[in-house]
Amino acid sequence: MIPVIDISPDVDSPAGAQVAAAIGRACREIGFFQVVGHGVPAAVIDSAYAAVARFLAWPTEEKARLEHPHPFRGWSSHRRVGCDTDMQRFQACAVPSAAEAAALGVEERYLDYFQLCPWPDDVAFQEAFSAHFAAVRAVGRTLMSYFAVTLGLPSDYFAPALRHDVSDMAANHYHRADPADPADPTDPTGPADPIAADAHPVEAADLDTIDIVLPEHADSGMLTLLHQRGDYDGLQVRLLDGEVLTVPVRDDALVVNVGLLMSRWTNDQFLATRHRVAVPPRPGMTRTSLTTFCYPAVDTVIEPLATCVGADGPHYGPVTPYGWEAQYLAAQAAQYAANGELTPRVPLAPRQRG
Ligand SMILES: O=C(O)CCC(=O)C(=O)O
Ligand SMILES: [Fe+2]
Repeated sequence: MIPVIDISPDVDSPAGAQVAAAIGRACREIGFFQVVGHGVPAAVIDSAYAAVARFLAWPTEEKARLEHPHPFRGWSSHRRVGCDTDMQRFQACAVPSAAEAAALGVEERYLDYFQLCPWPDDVAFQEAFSAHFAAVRAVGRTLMSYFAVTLGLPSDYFAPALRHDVSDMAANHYHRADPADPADPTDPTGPADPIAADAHPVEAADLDTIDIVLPEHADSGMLTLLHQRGDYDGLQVRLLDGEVLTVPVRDDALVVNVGLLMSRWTNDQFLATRHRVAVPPRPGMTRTSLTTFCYPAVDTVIEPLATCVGADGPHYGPVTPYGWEAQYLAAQAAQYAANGELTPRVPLAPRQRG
């Protein structure tokens, strides 16, 4: 079972200490949990879903104007070979341009991290998306204070690193085509990914993952907070013993998972558990997730915390989000290419950094 934890107590209260202990157990044993009592108003969440639905209904050519060479920015559409389910994604960063980063005092040598985020020409979309993003990032900061406590640190330990966070937010939308429905906007035989289809014939796909639309992966950042809605429970978590758990949809909850940067920071005490999204069980079904990937400031030096290093020493050297992004993207692109898993319309082409 994925635990459900009420985070409404103050982190520095006696009840908060119990919450920190429960979060610590979940991070060390599963790497996934759900939080309730998070304080994000339902109206903020509803407005973000409404804005995303409005945007998804745009003609493909209009959305395609928001494609971006960076895989974590703008709009993209993916379909795995042999799979009748599409995934569309729109993603933006908390610091949306190099100019804004410079204004925050980010050093010149890090500015190429900040690629311009293309936004739909819909002010209400940007407002609703950004309001949800800001509210969930605040929950992320609260969770980091619980993380600090369970790691034996003062609750505000991570606060300086979170002041100019470079978190991302993605809206992910999964839709299974319904060939029997003439009004279905998806053509399952359409040319969404002709290049990848040539490069990775369906026989190359891992049969175990044929019903998976988003392949198994660990997230890159510190922690991910996800709200999910839809016709089916699509998010699946791969435990270390191989067992797969489904994360039930709960409208009052945010799903939380540990990312690889936090796993490094805790010297592998916290598990960056792999997860994936299943194809809807029936044609015509959809699912949407609003997913916030929390990162610290771009120049934060992340190395195993002294409280987490045991007799075997640190498992990792220092890394910044700046250097880490290129490493993560290269590894992910290699995984997807080797397995013929994801068929990105925009090539995954990380910039090389020294
Ligand atoms: O949409 C989901 O439920 C999961 C998305 C996800 O794992 C990701 O975007 O990293
Ligand atoms: Fe993920």
